[in-house]
Amino acid sequence: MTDVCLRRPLQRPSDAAIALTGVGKTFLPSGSEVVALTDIDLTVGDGEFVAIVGSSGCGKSTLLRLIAGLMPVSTGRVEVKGHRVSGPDPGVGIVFQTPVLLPWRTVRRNIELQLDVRRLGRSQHGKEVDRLIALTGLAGFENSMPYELSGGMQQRVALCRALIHNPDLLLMDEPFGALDALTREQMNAELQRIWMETRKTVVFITHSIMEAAFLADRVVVMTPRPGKIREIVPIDLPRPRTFETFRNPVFHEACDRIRSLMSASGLME
Ligand SMILES: Nc1ncnc2c1ncn2[C@@H]1O[C@H](COP(=O)(O)OP(=O)(O)OP(=O)(O)O)[C@@H](O)[C@H]1O
Repeated sequence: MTDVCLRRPLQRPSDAAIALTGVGKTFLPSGSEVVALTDIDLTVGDGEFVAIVGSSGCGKSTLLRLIAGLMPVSTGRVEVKGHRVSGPDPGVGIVFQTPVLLPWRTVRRNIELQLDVRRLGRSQHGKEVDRLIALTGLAGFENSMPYELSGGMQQRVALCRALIHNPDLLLMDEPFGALDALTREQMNAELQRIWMETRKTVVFITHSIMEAAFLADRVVVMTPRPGKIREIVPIDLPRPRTFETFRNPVFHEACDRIRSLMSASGLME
């Protein structure tokens, strides 16, 4: 395979795909304050793949929801493509931890749900549905019902559904956490292939240090709650990353750095 280096210079906040400035989020469940995030400054370049790691409850999902416009910030500012986020943006695709498919719809109709919700014609996008189904290895299962699919296949359907409207930005919240190790590796390889083909901006949450280092251009390590950015680790490895990557000393150094940052934060006792 050819080594294609996709390293790019970091962009200024003004021309970044995502720019978070002084972002904080505080919840008030039953009157008591929970500070989930504080002082988050982060820019993500156009077409960049950024992974976020941190302990359970440090605010990763909250951060993703703020970027997606699914909830308002308590402090600071979130911008996507130079526009302040004030609600859900049609140019964003989201994949959650569980695939959340409609059990009465076939694979194809679950993917088309995104088109229905956005009032985009199914017939105009038929070829794109076919292309994504082929790209994610679901060919032959178009008419299967969700209960007939494995967990990995269901997550592939969710990935197709997040991509069908061709979003510029893909937000993924621990999408492969429930999969077995082998399926997870396959999904990582597929995601990398899709990303290299489409060059979407991706923000990817994971609990796996190796998954983060394998997929991302940069890995954001967060502190325990209230979540702050502890350090951003650049992953200076060529693409496509393959099984050989796991033997690369640069990969091991990056994983060690992320691990030591997490240990120093008391995340890995
Ligand atoms: N809607 C909400 N109402 C009240 N508190 C919330 C809400 N959403 C999140 N929290 C709190 O904010 C903190 C961060 O939660 P969040 O789900 O973002 O963490 P996380 O890092 O994604 O965790 P995990 O890795 O376990 O998924 C937690 O203490 C959680 O209880």
